[in-house]
Amino acid sequence: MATQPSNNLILSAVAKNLTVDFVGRRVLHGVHLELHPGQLTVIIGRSGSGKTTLLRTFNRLNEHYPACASSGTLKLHFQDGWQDIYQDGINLAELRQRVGMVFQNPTILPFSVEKNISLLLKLILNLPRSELEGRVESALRQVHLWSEVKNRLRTPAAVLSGGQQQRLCLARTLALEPEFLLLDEPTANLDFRIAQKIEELLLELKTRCQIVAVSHSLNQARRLADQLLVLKNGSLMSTLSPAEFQQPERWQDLLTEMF
Ligand SMILES: Nc1ncnc2c1ncn2[C@@H]1O[C@H](COP(=O)(O)OP(=O)(O)OP(=O)(O)O)[C@@H](O)[C@H]1O
Repeated sequence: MATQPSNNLILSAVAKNLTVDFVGRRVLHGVHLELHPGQLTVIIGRSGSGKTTLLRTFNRLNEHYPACASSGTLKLHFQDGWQDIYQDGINLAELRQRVGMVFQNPTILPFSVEKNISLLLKLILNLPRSELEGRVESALRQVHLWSEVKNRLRTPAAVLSGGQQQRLCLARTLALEPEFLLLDEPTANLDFRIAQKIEELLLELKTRCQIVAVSHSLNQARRLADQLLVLKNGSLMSTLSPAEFQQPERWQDLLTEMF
């Protein structure tokens, strides 16, 4: 799946002129951006500004919707080299395994807690039965869910609470060991204590996979981001480093511009 490696080794993703239309209406306007290895990027902006749409460009999920048209280029640096993910002939199933996504609303499968994770490990990674149990436990421990579900692994996942389902979805994605991780409001359904633990997990994970997260919490964005992308009406208004967005006056300007 890899193309020729780029000379630019300090980047892990480069987007040029990314544009997305839904039913003839432009919702993302020519976005240019760069991601850097080991840096967690957070996208912020008003509701409807195009945050989720931008996130979905990284695994070409917008095209899943009817009457969606995307253009521009997006090159991602995978372990085996650079890949222009909008070129023809890309294997989308493989792309979406390497670029994992956790959605704003939990998308559990109609199976048990355990099978929500093990099924994909079997189907996608072709893991033998002997490895499944350990992988399931490890993924559930990472997201601090193991102690809550270890005695009901065979229970339908649908009976878990919203916050537990959210962590199960994250565990399922992490179990597949993605190289890029897209998170849409990763802590929206979680109580403060668990949200804090998930934030700690993300800070640890960012050295192992490239994370891009959407957040509605400006405080969370300030805590997590190594790079902040500010969207307004589908355009990338600012790309800020911590040195910029941690300054109180710059932050105030930003809030005024955004809202
Ligand atoms: N599948 C789709 N079909 C048609 N329009 C869509 C689709 N997905 C998004 N849009 C439109 O694109 C625009 C941006 O939506 P998007 O979900 O990316 O915004 P957002 O910033 O993530 O919003 P929120 O913060 O409310 O989740 C909206 O006007 C939305 O109605």
